[in-house]
Amino acid sequence: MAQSTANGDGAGGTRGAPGNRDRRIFARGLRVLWVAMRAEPVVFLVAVFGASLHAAVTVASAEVLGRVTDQVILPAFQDGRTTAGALTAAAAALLAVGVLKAVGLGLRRLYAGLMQFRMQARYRRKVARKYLRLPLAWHHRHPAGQLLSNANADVEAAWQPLAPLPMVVGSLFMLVIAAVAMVFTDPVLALVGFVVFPLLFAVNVVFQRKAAPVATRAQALRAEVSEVAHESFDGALVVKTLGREDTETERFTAAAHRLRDAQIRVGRMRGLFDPVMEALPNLGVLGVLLVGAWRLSTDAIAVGDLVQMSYLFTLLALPIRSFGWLLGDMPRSVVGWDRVTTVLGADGAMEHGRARLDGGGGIGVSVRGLDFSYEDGGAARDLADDAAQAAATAAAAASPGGTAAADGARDGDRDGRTTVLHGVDLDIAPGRTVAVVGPTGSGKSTLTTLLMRLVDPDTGTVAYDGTDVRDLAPGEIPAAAALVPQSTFVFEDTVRDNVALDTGATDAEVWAALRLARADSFVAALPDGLDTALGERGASLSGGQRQRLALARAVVRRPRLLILDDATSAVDPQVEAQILAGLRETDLAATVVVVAYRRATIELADEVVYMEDGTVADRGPHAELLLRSPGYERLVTAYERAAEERAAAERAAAAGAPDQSAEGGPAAEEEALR
Ligand SMILES: Nc1ncnc2c1ncn2[C@@H]1O[C@H](COP(=O)(O)OP(=O)(O)OP(=O)(O)O)[C@@H](O)[C@H]1O
Repeated sequence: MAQSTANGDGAGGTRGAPGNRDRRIFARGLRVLWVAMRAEPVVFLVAVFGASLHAAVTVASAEVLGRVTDQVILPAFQDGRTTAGALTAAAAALLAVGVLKAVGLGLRRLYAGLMQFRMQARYRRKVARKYLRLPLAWHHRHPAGQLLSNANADVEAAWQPLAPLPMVVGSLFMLVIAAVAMVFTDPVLALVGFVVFPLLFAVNVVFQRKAAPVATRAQALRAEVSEVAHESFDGALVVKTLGREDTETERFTAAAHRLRDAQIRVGRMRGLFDPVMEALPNLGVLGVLLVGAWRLSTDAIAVGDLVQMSYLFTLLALPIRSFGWLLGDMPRSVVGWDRVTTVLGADGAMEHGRARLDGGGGIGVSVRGLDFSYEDGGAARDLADDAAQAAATAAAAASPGGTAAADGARDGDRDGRTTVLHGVDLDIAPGRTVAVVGPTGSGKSTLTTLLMRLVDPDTGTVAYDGTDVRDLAPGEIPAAAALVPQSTFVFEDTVRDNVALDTGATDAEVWAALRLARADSFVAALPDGLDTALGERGASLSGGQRQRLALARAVVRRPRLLILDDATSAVDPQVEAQILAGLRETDLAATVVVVAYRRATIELADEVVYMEDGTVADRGPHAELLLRSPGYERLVTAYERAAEERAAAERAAAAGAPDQSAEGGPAAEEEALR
């Protein structure tokens, strides 16, 4: 179920007094910013130059306005005289100030954005590259939602402070020159500034401290809402079939209400804070005017000085707020950065050797003393699998002994891990076709991932042609072996690219693979043949068509070892048998390991490996196992009965009789067995 990613929940677990904690976060936030400054020094310096130019010209604009008041406007009012030269000079000065301010602002905004988005892109690439390098065992421990949030929300949060950073640097510069300008203009009026600006700053800090946790919570809740929505849409089939529409709607409503309340709290705080921040500089201006009027009456300052000072007050309010933006972004940035660096620093990448696989034809596989355990509380399962799991669980609960079978391979907890394969030994001669058969949860899929070296065993070895797979050079296994998993994935691309991927296979080779996978006729019937674009996850195809496409994708690589993990379950039994028979007849001569559930498929194999509770309970030709292994006999007979019942139900449905399968009879029984 959806879990709140709580993106950047405040201090991210930092303990201690609030003051210390804030200082620590600030120091760590600065270190994160330093990483970006080192990575993009030129872009950062241009942004800071723009910000400083804007800052200097802003202060200068107040000076220019003061002088224009004294030298052009006042004489015009007092004596009614003004010269064209003075007016032109005033206009030119104001124009120059305006243009320079615009240039500074443009440079600052452009380059701050450039820095922020470049850093985001760089770290998204790094994280995505790392994901692809990390082994499946690591992915088992990290749910997809978390990976998405690391690559997206966390990267964005980490670099969020880069947006206000140049402005903050420019504002610091502006404050210093403004303070100097004020003191030089009139030290007494400057005192008003020294009261008002620190006050503005303090209000800002107080607001950020109070608002940051509320805003962070709203951010986490936003992630929660999208996760709940994503889960409901993705699991639409489960939601509808189990009649969970109302429950899901309630779950979504509750999350949406939590988000609404958090947003309202943020809004309320802003509602209080914004007027205060608006009012303070204006009160400052009022103070300046009051004190200034007195200073004017004593001839201590000129009218221009007063105009300059009050203008400075209104100008400085916004830059001071930029400190608040930076401080407000820092806690989230630190948390985002921690999460991103945790991914980047994750180890567990598989070690490889240098050995190569020579020769052609099928690979001989030998497995010795294989033990494998999963970490408890591993990754959230794929929703498609969950759908099957939910149906199977419901059916298993209804069938005596079903639950026991489902938990077959599990071996109580051991150091937070559950052993699912124990001492598996297996020899598969080159070019042989072996069917792996066993009750649900007996470890068949796990075995296939070990055969492909998607994970490494706790103990024991898997060897290809006598070479331990851990000694093989990187890329050797994908070049020699192909796995077609239970749930197929279709890219949002053309049929050709979905099959060929990056193999550079010619159209003729793609067609040959499609023929072997019995996918050629449906592809030929598609509007644009190989060029037909397939929708997201191949939504425009049926389950069986998707599976055949995935099979063609494996076959086009001409693997020497082909592993099919229930890869043709959605394909018609006759077609499945044709595919397997075809695979045996081609010049591929591949070794084929097929996790099978149908008797017709099992019978096509040279040999059957029967698994129970994570071990190889028996192995041999199908006919022999039927005679000597009661568990095997029961399972295969049950498969057969379920298949027959389903065929009968289909025939009845075709003849217009009521659909029994709707009651969950044969279909549910088959699910229970699987
Ligand atoms: N990623 C995982 N994390 C934790 N446990 C897992 C994981 N994948 C599988 N398991 C557990 O390992 C055991 C063996 O699962 P596996 O999928 O290998 O069985 P199977 O024989 O292929 O089952 P099925 O026929 O239902 O596909 C099961 O108890 C399962 O719950």
